[in-house]
Amino acid sequence: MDETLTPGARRAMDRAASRARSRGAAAVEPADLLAALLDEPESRASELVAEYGMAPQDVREALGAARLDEDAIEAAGYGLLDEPAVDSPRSSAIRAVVGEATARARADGRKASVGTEHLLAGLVAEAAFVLEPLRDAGLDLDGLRDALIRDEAEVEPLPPLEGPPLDLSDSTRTVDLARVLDASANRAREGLRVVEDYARFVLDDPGLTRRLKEARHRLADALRGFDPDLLLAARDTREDVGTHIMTHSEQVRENPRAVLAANFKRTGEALRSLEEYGKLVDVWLAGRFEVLRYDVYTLEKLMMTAVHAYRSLADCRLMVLVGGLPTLGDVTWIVGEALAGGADVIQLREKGLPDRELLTRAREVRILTAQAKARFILNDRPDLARLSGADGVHLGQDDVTVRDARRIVGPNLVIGVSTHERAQLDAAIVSGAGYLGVGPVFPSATKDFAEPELAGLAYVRTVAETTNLPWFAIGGVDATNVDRVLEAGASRIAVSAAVVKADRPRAAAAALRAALDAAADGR
Ligand SMILES: Cc1ncc(COP(=O)(O)OP(=O)(O)O)c(N)n1
Ligand SMILES: Cc1ncsc1CCOP(=O)(O)O
Ligand SMILES: [Mg+2]
Repeated sequence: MDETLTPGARRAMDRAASRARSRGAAAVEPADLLAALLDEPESRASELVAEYGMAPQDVREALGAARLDEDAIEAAGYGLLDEPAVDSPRSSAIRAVVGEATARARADGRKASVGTEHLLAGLVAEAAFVLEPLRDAGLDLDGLRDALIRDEAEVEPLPPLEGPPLDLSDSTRTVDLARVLDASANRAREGLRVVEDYARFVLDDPGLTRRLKEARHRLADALRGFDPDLLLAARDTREDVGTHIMTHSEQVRENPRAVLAANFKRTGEALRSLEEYGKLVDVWLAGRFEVLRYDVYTLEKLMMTAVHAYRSLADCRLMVLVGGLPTLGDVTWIVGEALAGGADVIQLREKGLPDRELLTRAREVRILTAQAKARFILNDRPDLARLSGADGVHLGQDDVTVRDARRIVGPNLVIGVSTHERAQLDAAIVSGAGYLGVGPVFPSATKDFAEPELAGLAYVRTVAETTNLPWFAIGGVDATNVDRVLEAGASRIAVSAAVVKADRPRAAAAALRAALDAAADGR
């Protein structure tokens, strides 16, 4: 890593790495950094958070993060200061946070090093979800955001560029450069707007829309590094030879997805152009377009995953989990009943079967679901999901990661991820999950949870406000409580006992299906 950290920021990064290691995580995550930043009450980040309504000790309580027990961590073999965090693996989210912090430090004085306030600004800009729990506990998050990340309209223009590169009176070559930059800036702005419209109006997804809007604002911020008057003066659209050249592929778009793909491509290309030609103006400024380009690639992946997931699960509402049954015949019967009652996804969840037997059952369920035009998800096992021709695989927080599962299942299978809290939700979305398990909502007869592990209806409401990726409320859902789950914002449920252990599974599935359909009709 090449960012220059102030001593306070370095200590925070080190503590974040220690926190990540002590909880057994493979990489440092934004939540580690937030807790680490606020471990030191005299840091600028802590002062800022205090200014906006929260004392550091209240923050720790709200985050559920104890003060870092440095002795315990060292005793466990994770030296705090002898293993600097800069060498620790960082998640893509934390890299984005540090990238943003670096850009902000530079914006403050270009050569200034990254301080704790910049890291906090990076978190607010790139991983605001980790601060959300603090809002309920009294933090004026919007005020803090405004203070750290000034709004597009309020951002002061960067100081005028030194030297002559964009002085139009200087030479025709600089006019040409300004024309390139102006055209690329417009392309990037327009491309981002088109993809934002897709997230907003086609996917109806608040989380993706917010991320794209933030990217658009960061683009506007970076473009202030060029003098807008110079770019405008250089614009000569009528004489632009390129405006008359239109290829067939530019004129034809097969469907909205093709519009999306083309505009992501266009945005990436325009950012590359800004970056390359920007180097002739200011290397640091060029770096900001590079960071943005990587962000856009990530967003493209998230959007395309979401589009794929919507397509494969859009109409699915009732997932029934089957498993733990004595014979293949029992599985065949219960799956048939669930499908006849209106289940449109069957998840095979077997915990103790030998692999060969599990694969046989998975193949049987694949055939039955295909006949009923329903989806088939296999729990826990990407390898057998692929071999059985399943539509997807479901992974919990302790199962293999989405990234590793994707290596096994290839590009087409949907990967679902269990989430029990907001941080897991955000991480699952960023990891490329195609759908989400949301729960446990109520105590379950199928899987044991201690009372504090229940995510409850409050979490269902949070998810409903956050994402439009397909998600299934799960855990103890049955005919007696399904209406409360639907009122909390769910439109899909995953159940086991309510169907599998019912006296009349088909009727039980049909009753749940009717409740889901009625709620969908009423929306
Ligand atoms: C739709 C759905 N949501 C959550 C789960 C639970 O997955 P996991 O946490 O991995 O637990 P097990 O099911 O493996 O015991 C699920 N299976 N499906
Ligand atoms: C696997 C799992 N994960 C969270 S709750 C649950 C069990 C769902 O079954 P039931 O509907 O019987 O509670
Ligand atoms: Mg699992």
